[in-house]
Amino acid sequence: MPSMDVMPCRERPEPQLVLELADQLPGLIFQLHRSEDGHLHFPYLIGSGTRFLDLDPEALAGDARPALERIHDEDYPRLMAAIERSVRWCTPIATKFRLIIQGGQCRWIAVRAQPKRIESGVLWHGMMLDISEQVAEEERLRALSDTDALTGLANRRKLLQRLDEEISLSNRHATPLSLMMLDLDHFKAINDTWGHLQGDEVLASLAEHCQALLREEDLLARLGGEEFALLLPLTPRAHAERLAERLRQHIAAQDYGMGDGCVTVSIGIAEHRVGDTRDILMKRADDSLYQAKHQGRNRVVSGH
Ligand SMILES: Nc1nc2c(ncn2[C@@H]2O[C@H](COP(=O)(O)OP(=O)(O)OP(=O)(O)O)[C@@H](O)[C@H]2O)c(=O)[nH]1
Repeated sequence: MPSMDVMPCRERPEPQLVLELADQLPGLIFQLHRSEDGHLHFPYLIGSGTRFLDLDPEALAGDARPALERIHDEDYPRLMAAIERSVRWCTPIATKFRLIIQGGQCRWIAVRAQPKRIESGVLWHGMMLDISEQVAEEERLRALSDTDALTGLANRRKLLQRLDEEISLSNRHATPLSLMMLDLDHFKAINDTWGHLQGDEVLASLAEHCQALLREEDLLARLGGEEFALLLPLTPRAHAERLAERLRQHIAAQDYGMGDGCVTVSIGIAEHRVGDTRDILMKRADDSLYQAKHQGRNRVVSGH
């Protein structure tokens, strides 16, 4: 006869109220037991989550594996590490993971559980909540805060963040990295002649045209106004120069509703040098752009 602590729910005379309350939870409450040999099982598991997450309390009372096997591969090691930490330091488990449900869909689950040492091992009392809707909303907001509303490109914030990551990779692995600054030529005149709305359309279609020539890992961002930046991981300067020339010609060849050649860009290029900070790399690309403007616009200048 197991102690009352780890007695399966079906053998417990729970008050009706507890069962009704648990049934209103968008998740479940549980006990998780880990014996000294590491075997995990859920002696107690109730709540509406057992139904919509398709968890069978009877089977899981003897063995947690049918549930653990449905945890997303990317989250499994983190969850197991959280359990191990909790065993070792007697600290609560507080993490989230994806559980695969019928049809291969994933649900995000937040778990909080307090451990207690008992004679037969460790026993957690805890709760799991389905937080899929909150996670989707957070992702939507994150995407919004990284995106330029007019063009749908990454914004300056996103570019700076990726630049830091790519510079760190380039420094660590000595891999090439190039940065381009692109600025529309005489854009004020386009706005003045054709109107601000037409100007907006130029910016949006230019973004679309450029994007079509890029690789997935390249990051094109709108820095503001008529200025764009293009981050090119694993790209040495010579390749960036060829791409810049292709972009320049492609942009000048489009019509934009104003006739060919009305919209041109000047492009400055800098290749990352080991030890360059983000600001230095941006400054070097900006200097090249300045020279491209100074030398007459509609051209590419690559810094050495
Ligand atoms: N339509 C539109 N215009 C913008 C936007 N942001 C900035 N601008 C305009 O872009 C123009 C930039 O003008 P300038 O900085 O003088 O540069 P430019 O006329 O392109 O000249 P150069 O860069 O020297 O070739 C200004 O008229 C701004 O009002 C935008 O979101 N939409």
